[in-house]
Amino acid sequence: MNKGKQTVEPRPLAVLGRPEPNSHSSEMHFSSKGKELMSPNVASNGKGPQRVSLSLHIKDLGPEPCVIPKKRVVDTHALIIPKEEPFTDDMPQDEVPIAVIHPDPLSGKDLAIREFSTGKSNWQVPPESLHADEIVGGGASASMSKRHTSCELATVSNEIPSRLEIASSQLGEVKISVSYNNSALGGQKFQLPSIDELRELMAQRCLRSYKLIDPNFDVIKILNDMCECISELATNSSNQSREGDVMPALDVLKRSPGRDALDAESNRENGCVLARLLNGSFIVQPSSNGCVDDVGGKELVVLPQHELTLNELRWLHDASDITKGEEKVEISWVNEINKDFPPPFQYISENLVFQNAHVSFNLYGIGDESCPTCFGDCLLAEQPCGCACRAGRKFAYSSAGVVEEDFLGECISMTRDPQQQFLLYCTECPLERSKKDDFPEPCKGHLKRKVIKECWSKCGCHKQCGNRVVQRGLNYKLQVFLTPDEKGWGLRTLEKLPKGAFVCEFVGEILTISELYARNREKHTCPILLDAYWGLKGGARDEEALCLDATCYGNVARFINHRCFDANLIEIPVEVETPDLRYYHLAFFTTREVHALEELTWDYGIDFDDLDHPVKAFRCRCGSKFCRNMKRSTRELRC
Ligand SMILES: C[S@@+](CC[C@H](N)C(=O)[O-])C[C@H]1O[C@@H](n2cnc3c(N)ncnc32)[C@H](O)[C@@H]1O
Repeated sequence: MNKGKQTVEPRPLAVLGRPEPNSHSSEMHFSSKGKELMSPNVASNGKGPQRVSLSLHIKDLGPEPCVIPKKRVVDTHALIIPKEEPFTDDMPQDEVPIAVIHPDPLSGKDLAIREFSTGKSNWQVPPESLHADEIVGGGASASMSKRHTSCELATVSNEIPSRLEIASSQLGEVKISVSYNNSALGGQKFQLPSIDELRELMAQRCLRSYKLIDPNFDVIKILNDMCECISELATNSSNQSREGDVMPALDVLKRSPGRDALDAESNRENGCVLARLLNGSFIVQPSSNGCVDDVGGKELVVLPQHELTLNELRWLHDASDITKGEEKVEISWVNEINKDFPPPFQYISENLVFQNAHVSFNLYGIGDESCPTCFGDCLLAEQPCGCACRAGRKFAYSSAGVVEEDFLGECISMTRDPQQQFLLYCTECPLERSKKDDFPEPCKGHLKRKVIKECWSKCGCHKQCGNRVVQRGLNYKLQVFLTPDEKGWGLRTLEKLPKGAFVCEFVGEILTISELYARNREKHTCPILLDAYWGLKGGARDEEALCLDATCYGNVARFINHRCFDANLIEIPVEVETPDLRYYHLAFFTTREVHALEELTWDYGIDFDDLDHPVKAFRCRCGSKFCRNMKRSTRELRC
């Protein structure tokens, strides 16, 4: 039976002139319900980035499904850690360590970092001929040992006073090592605090001393700032080209390989509090029993070299804002599960036209007829403006900036309730035509849509008019995160969202269905049909049958996972600059109030029973009690 479930089966063909994403084994087939989403993740093609000279030191990044494995970037410089473990094969035997800045020895009795010097060598690649012990400055020369191997940097002896060392790498990695002289304590037991204890005490002191009233005050931020200052000063003094590479990425490192490296260190009871910055992020790793007395004979060694792909480097760089400044708000990403990076793609905040997609419409439909009635804030006008008239004489938005309850309710029930689903059928469906040009199958139906018509540039109203919501872009604090339930990456909100709130638009490349089919199926992440009008007009010409593909170019919506039936987001077509529904924006609004840290989901409209479809589906892990995929547990899942 034709339930309007449609699928797209792209034929594998080469795509020219575009970045090739990763290949991926999982695919899905999609419904319809007027919304089509046809391919899953990004995957690898083996054509990765070229070598770069930048280096980063994160340990042991295993292969992961969403990131291009490609050529690896071999870093040539490494952080320095206190030596304890024996050397292994993966440790470079002729490592050139990064520069180490030696501060003046601390002569006082406390643990505080008093001062440090930004030596000229910081951030610079030391000459190959220089060995670790040659690079180390003389400030605390007593602590520096002979060179045992190329990986050993210095020996911390019992005689040395408390001191501070700062090591840095080309990418803005900074390690701060604070050694504590137990004799300064007069023999008192010295037990390093946990990071939380340290944070709290520091916060109390800062609040007391500086009378801070900013509710966002955070000690870690201060430490990050301090590290950024170090980087800035060091960069200015030695290597201008590193400027801008420093970015706060605390979350990213929570479970990063870099963190693992420090975890290893923490077991060494080396008497040091280690602070590490990776592109500005900061981690303090106390050891359990840190007295200099215990440190005798321990040596600072170079971490094993680590390789990162260019994409991984990019992700680290963009950790605090994956939008790269394209949106009004920053969107961070975080992986608290493993060492994977998000799949590679180019962030765009507005749809881009690909080749033949026909989106330059005749604008007579708006403008003269409707715009003169738009003035100031159209929502406040006594008579609805022309734009509202086009959308049924009523604005879809309330004065609070959210979708009106009635309007939202109708959209939700049209999507969720199969009884009320209203499908429109094309006499000749572009989708079926693209699948089989010779003998296209009958149209399987497209969901009739309720559409929002926003005022726009040709209207006489103010940019802040209440009937302009989607076009003003993202407003809420969102975060991309690796889901704990094997759905891959997902999107969550970091703040409470009211019901009917605009979250984001689905942004990607606008292309025709034929162009989509011409793309290699493996490359599809999440194409969505813009099929709202097809059934209304009996069909659409090839160049007018459009869809959005966010595989290579997309926005944050490409991370939104599917949830059967009771998803907290719903997609609504929004007309902004075009007068008909050949092309429109697809915007996500909340179906209910959403709590901070809740994952954002929408119902892709997948028909999990459509096993005839050749495109592989994914095993749904939405967790909804209405999950449509549950019946499939006994069947062969093709993912
Ligand atoms: C539009 S992408 C969403 C972002 C994706 N999770 C990622 O890591 O890039 C769609 C893909 O996410 C995964 N996915 C989405 N919803 C899912 C669900 N409910 N259960 C399992 N996997 C899901 C599937 O692999 C699907 O092909």
